Amino acid sequence: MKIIDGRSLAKEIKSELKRETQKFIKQGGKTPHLAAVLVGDDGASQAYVRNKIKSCERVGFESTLIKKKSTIQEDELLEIVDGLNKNEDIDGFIVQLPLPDHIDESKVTLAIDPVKDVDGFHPMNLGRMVIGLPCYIPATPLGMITMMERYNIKTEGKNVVVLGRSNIVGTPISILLSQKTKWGNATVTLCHSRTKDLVSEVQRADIIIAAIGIPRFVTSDMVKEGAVVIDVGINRIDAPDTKKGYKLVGDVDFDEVAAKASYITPVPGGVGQMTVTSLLMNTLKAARGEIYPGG
Ligand SMILES: Nc1nc(=O)c2c([nH]1)NC[C@@H]1CN(c3ccc(C(=O)N[C@@H](CCC(=O)O)C(=O)O)cc3)C=[N+]21
Repeated sequence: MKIIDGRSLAKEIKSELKRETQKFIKQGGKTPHLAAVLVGDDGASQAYVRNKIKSCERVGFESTLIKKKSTIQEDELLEIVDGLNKNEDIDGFIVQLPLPDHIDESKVTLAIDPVKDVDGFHPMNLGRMVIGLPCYIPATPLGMITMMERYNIKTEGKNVVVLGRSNIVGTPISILLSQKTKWGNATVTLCHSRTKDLVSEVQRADIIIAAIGIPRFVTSDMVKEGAVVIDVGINRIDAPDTKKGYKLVGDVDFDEVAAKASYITPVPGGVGQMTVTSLLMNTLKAARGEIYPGG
């Protein structure tokens, strides 16, 4: 069994990005600039956004954090989005999800200029992804693909089982892995709450992608000997004996599944780290005008 070390891979990719960024600036390019909008004071969202901003500094990007109270009205948030769309100094931006209940997330997502949508959540980018046009690939799926590429994990002809059908993880990763590309050509089964015999679906998998948001859902009896296990879940569970009072666990019962898997990603230090580097990759692409030349 091999642990996929997201932290060291992320470090490696960040130093590559730093070099590429310096080269781009030397050639007369502008310093890439990412903005993040954070609404409310959810602890997990704050931690993720903090990681994103800190990582920008590491690779030599500019970053702007816009923090708003959870009582912000939808129209005020839409005005912020509009301002970022028009701000020529900002190459890309994200509005951290989830948003408070009184704000329509899809309305906000649709308001983001696809050219600056480094999250890849806008239907323009998702649609372009589906038909194989240049686009921003959502950060978490891009992170998983990068991870598998760098660890030389082949997907061609493999049975992949994805658990969870969210717009930002399960659905896009299942499309990407089925495509006729160097990271695709897999046979993908997308499982969800209405799947009939989920356990036997997972048991057939050469590659398992767990993205359902249920702590330690995938247990060793569900895993075929030698399977590759990618854990997207980040769940905070109570741990009164720790300083923070909680600990992070994935959607996979790591200790028991690790014994059966050929490769497994830890939580933390796995996919989450790669999500951040993918966002930086997309931001550099935005600054270079690689996806939408001439924007
Ligand atoms: N508009 C938008 N874009 C996103 O990309 C987005 C989002 N909303 N909402 C929530 C999810 C989740 N997400 C993560 C980012 C970093 C870590 C990360 O850095 N994880 C660390 C641990 C973080 C910790 O200590 O809490 C790790 O796994 O090692 C995790 C998860 C981005 N998301």
